[in-house]
Amino acid sequence: METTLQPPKKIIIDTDPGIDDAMAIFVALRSPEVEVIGLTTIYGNVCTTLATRNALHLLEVAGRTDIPVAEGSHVTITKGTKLRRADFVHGADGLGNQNFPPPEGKPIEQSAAAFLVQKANLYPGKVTVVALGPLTNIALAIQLDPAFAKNIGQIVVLGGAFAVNGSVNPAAETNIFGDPDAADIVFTSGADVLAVGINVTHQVVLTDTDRDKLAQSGGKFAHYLCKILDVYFSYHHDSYCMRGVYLHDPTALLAAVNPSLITYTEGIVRVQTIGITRGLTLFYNKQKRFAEVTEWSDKPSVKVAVTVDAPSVLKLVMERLTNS
Ligand SMILES: O=c1[nH]cnc2c1ncn2[C@@H]1O[C@H](CO)[C@@H](O)[C@H]1O
Repeated sequence: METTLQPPKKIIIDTDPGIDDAMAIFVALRSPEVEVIGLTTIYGNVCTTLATRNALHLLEVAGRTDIPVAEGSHVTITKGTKLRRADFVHGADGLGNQNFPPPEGKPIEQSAAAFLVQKANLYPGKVTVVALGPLTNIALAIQLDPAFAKNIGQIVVLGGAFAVNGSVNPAAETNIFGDPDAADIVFTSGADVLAVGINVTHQVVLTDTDRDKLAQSGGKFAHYLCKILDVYFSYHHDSYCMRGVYLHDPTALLAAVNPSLITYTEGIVRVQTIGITRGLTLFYNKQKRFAEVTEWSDKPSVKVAVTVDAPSVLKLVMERLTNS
């Protein structure tokens, strides 16, 4: 990756750790191009309380307890409490059923949404949010501060299934399905949004051979991740018949670190919030001018990732985790 003389990009990772979240957080902490100024937590792979616990735990493993953790919402933007968990993907504890001891640290008093608003105001245009779970906290920040969408530098969303099947069901990708109303608020907010969907992240696979290399590397993060990766490998084997795992979260993180790893197109994204296609992300490429006003008319455009340099992403993940 090119070295630049610019100061590192400030990023906040909104996360539901999560095995691939743990990978993304570790890669971020080993990326000189970015400075992680906080983690905010959200339900998704686990409940929000467990996500906070895991975020604090991962920072303790990394020796980075200087980074604040702000706890996010326990309910969806419409106050929904029937949240879908994914213990079959990440283990009941979210980190491969390893029964790690509880963290010593505590989250800060501020809520995730308040933290996001404060940092966006403090460094206008300079903060990138990498959103790795359902988008409730980001939507709450938009509602809390009408200037948030303009003040935040970029929101990189790991989510959506653009012109491919979903991961929860044929229509919906997991994170968008987690809070479709929040996702629609974020996509139509006018912020600089880059969506990295599973149409892209499914191209980036860590194989069992790569896992063996991580195990043999002696890197601290690599060693930790090899302990928790088993559950994630089993899930991919059972669900997709593959001997490898998709690197969803690390791919989105690296797209934020180095945008030249992906290509994207621009258009308007709306999210279906009801019915059997709840959580569907529908991209309008603006090629046709419709005769009638539609639900996409006059909405701001967002960026949607189309291709990824998968070998480079995998190489960076491996390098940064083995040199840790
Ligand atoms: O089948 C699934 N159910 C729940 N979560 C999943 C599933 N497959 C992947 N992920 C998780 O959802 C995010 C990307 O869509 C990733 O965080 C991934 O670990």
